[in-house]
Amino acid sequence: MNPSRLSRPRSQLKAVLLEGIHPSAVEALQREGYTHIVTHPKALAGADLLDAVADAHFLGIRSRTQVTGDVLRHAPRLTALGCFCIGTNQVDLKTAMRLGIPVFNAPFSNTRSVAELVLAEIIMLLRGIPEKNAILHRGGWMKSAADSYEARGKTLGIVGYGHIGTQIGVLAEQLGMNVVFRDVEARLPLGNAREAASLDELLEVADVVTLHVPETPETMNMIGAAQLARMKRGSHLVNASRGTVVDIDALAAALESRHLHGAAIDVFPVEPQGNDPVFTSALTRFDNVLLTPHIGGSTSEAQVNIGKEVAAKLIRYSSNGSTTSAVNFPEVALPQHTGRSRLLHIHRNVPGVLAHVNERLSAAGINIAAQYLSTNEEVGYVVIDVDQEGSDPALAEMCQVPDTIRCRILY
Ligand SMILES: NC(=O)C1=CN([C@@H]2O[C@H](COP(=O)(O)OP(=O)(O)OC[C@H]3O[C@@H](n4cnc5c(N)ncnc54)[C@H](O)[C@@H]3O)[C@@H](O)[C@H]2O)C=CC1
Ligand SMILES: O=C(O)C(=O)COP(=O)(O)O
Repeated sequence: MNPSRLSRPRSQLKAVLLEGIHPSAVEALQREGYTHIVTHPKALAGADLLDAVADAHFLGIRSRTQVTGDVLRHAPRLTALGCFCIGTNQVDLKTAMRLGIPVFNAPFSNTRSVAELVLAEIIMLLRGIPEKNAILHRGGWMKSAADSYEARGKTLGIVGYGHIGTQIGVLAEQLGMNVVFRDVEARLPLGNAREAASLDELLEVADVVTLHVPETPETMNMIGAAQLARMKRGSHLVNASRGTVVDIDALAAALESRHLHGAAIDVFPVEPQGNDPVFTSALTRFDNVLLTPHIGGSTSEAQVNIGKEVAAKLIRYSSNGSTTSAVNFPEVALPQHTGRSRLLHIHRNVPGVLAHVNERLSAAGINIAAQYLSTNEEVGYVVIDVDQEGSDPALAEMCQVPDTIRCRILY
């Protein structure tokens, strides 16, 4: 590896920000001297994405850009990847780790936005507003109290009781709803919320079921025909998590038979990408389904904060080496290195690498002022502070160590 490829002054490091990431990210990067920034309003895919990452040191995406192993292997200079959102399922995190690329996200900044949208949808669905609205747009006048209910006293079932699910539970209780939840982890019930004994029990008691789980192999189609059949007749389903969590054809069948009285769906198994904006779904034919184009987290407040938060994480890693809150990487929180040079060494976690690094530096007469190490089962991350005059020879030595994935010097 040629170490100089990864060791550049900030102004020469290129950041590529896709999917209309908020300008707050650009401002934060520029303030810290990262002035070489290319932005794009949409997601990229295929050859366009490969072109965009070919010489990028930082890549910023939201939920749409699919960063596969192949894309990562086409990005030899990529130093860190920022997901300016919560979900990281669109990234091949393991390959990124193996290539020495930490991935950061914004785990909290848009959660309130999703919670507010879902709360509004629960009220709209219980009143049958989507259908009444659609009929009125066509000149009809559906003034009726049939199948129209207050939220007060109804039961909300929350599947995935994490940052979003818990906030929805608290807000729903303010409306007088009873809250039951289900999670794979033990979670502290907030307010009067109650943990259901099983997903089946939750589905059987809830008037509205709302999903807030991540996309994982376990959550794939977790709401299919069998689960929909368990839901109460006349109940509603809300999904603002990931499109793969619900079997859309099964949902369409449950709506067709009027077993479910409505649904609000923000995320879809296939969402239009980049230059392919045509949306099709088996759900578009139902007046009683609220469809939104994956905008659960799309508020000004959330996007400003996400821009700042993820940019700060990229800057911190690039300028200081800290990997705190990386989702795929050994975490190290580092102090400032004023007056010293800091070297980063990412390696495969096999026995003897650290000893080898230290032996080489010692043999070259380079004094180590401070050293920090964190590992996971596959990758080790060593950060070494040396006196400034020793930095170039130290980098050259470290890059020779077998099982090195990346090494670079911070400016
Ligand atoms: N529609 C939109 O614009 C947005 C969608 N999201 C989606 O919402 C998801 C949830 O977000 P947060 O609440 O912030 O995440 P979180 O990580 O705080 O909570 C997720 C919860 O789901 C639980 N869980 C995981 N697998 C489960 C399973 N098989 N069964 C039951 N529970 C399970 C976890 O233990 C955790 O408590 C994100 O992963 C993302 O995919 C997030 C933000 C915006
Ligand atoms: O934060 C998330 O996981 C989301 O789904 C929001 O995605 P977006 O930034 O709106 O593409």
